[in-house]
Amino acid sequence: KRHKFWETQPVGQFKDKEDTSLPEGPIEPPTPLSEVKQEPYNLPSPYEWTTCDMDSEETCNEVYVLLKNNYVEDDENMFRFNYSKEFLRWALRPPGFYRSWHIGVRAKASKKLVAFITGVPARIRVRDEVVKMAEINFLCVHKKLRSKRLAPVMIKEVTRRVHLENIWQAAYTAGVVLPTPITTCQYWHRSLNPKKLIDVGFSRLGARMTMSRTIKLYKLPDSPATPGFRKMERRDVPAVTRLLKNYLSQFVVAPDFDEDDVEHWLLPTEDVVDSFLVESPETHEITDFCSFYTLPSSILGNQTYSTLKAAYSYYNVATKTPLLQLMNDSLIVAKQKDFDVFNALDVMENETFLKELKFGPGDGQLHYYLYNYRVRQELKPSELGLVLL
Ligand SMILES: COc1cccc(CC(=N)NC(=O)c2cccnc2OC2CCNCC2)c1
Repeated sequence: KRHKFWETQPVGQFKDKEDTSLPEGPIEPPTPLSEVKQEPYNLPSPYEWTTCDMDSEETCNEVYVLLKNNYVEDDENMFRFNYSKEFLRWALRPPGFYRSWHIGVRAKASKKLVAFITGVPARIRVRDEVVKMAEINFLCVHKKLRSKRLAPVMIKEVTRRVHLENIWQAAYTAGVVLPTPITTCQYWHRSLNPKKLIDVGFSRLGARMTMSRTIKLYKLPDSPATPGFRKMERRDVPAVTRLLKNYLSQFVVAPDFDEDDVEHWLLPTEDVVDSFLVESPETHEITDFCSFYTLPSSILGNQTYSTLKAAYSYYNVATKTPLLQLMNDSLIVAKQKDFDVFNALDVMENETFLKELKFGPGDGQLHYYLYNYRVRQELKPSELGLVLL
C-alpha cells in the first residue's frame, strides 16, 4: 500500500537500501526516443493538460494564484509558501529551459488551472560524473482535488516530456519520506525580526526571556563588517564562476555551473535573489561570495500580519574571509532589506556557523532525491552542494 506509485519507478527502493553491491549510477538505461510514449498520459475525464507559458502575464498569474492558495504549508499549517511571479519566471527560465516542462492541468469546463508541475534542465555532478538532469519542482494539486491520484500521472507526464528531450535523470526534494532519500537535511532559522516572529507564532519567547532581551539577543550591526563586501555585478560573473566551481568540487553532489548558469542563478534580481562578494581592497581579487533567495510565506490566520518575509541561504563561498563573518554579513544585509527570518539547510559547510550565528533548528526535514540514479550510500548533508528553490 505504502508508496504504491514509487515502487513502480526507477528509484532506490527501501528493500535495496543495505545492498551496497548495487553499482552507483543510472538504474535503467535510456529508452530509444522512438520508444518514448509520444502522446500525453490520460487524465481523469474532467481534466486536460495545458502548457503554462510563464512569459504570459495572465498564465503566470494563474500559476502564482494556484501556488499561493494550494502549495506547501508548514507542519502546523500556519504558513504557506508564497512564491512571487518574478521569482517563478526566474526559477523556470534558466539557460536551455523547455516551455513544455511547465505543465498545468485545467478543468475542461471552467478552464481553471487546478494543478501544476515543472522541470528545468541542469547539469548535476555526482562524484566525478556530470549528468544532464531535470530539476523537478512546484508539484501542486488544488486542495479540493487531493487524493484523486493526480500527482502520479503528473509525475509520469513530466518524466515523459523530460525523456523526449533525451534526459533520463532528475533531482527533487520533498518534506516527506519517499523511496529513497540521497540525504536528509535539517532546516534552521535565524530570527531577524523576533518580535514579529513571536507575534505570528513562528517563534516562541524563550524560557526566562523577555521580549526586550530577545530583541537585544538577535540585534545585528547596521552594516557589514568585511572590507570590500559589495553587491555582485555582471562584470563579476567570470570570477564568481571560477570561485563557485572550485568550491563546489568538494561535494559529492553539486551543480556544474558555467558562466551562463551563474549569470542567471546568481546575478542579483530584486525581490528574487541577492548576491554579494568580497573584493580585496588591495588586490581587487574576488575572494568570497554569499547569496540568498527571497521566498515569502503567507501567514494563515493572523490579524496583524499577512506575510512573512523570508530569506533562504543559497550558495556561499569563503576562501579568505571566515565563513562565520561572511554569513554574519549576509544576515546584516538581509536585516537591512527588512527580512523577518533567514533560513538555511545544514548542507555544505552550513553547520559550522548555524549555532554560533544564533540559528535555531526548524521543526522539519527536507529530503533530497535523485530519479533513475543510485547513490552508493546515503550522503551526509555536508556532502551535498545542491540547493533547490
Ligand atoms: C515559514 O513558512 C513555511 C511555509 C511552508 C513550509 C515551511 C516549512 C518547510 N517545508 N521549509 C522548507 O522546506 C525549507 C526550509 C529551509 C530551507 N529551504 C526550505 O525549502 C526550500 C527548498 C525546497 N523547496 C521549498 C523551499 C515553512
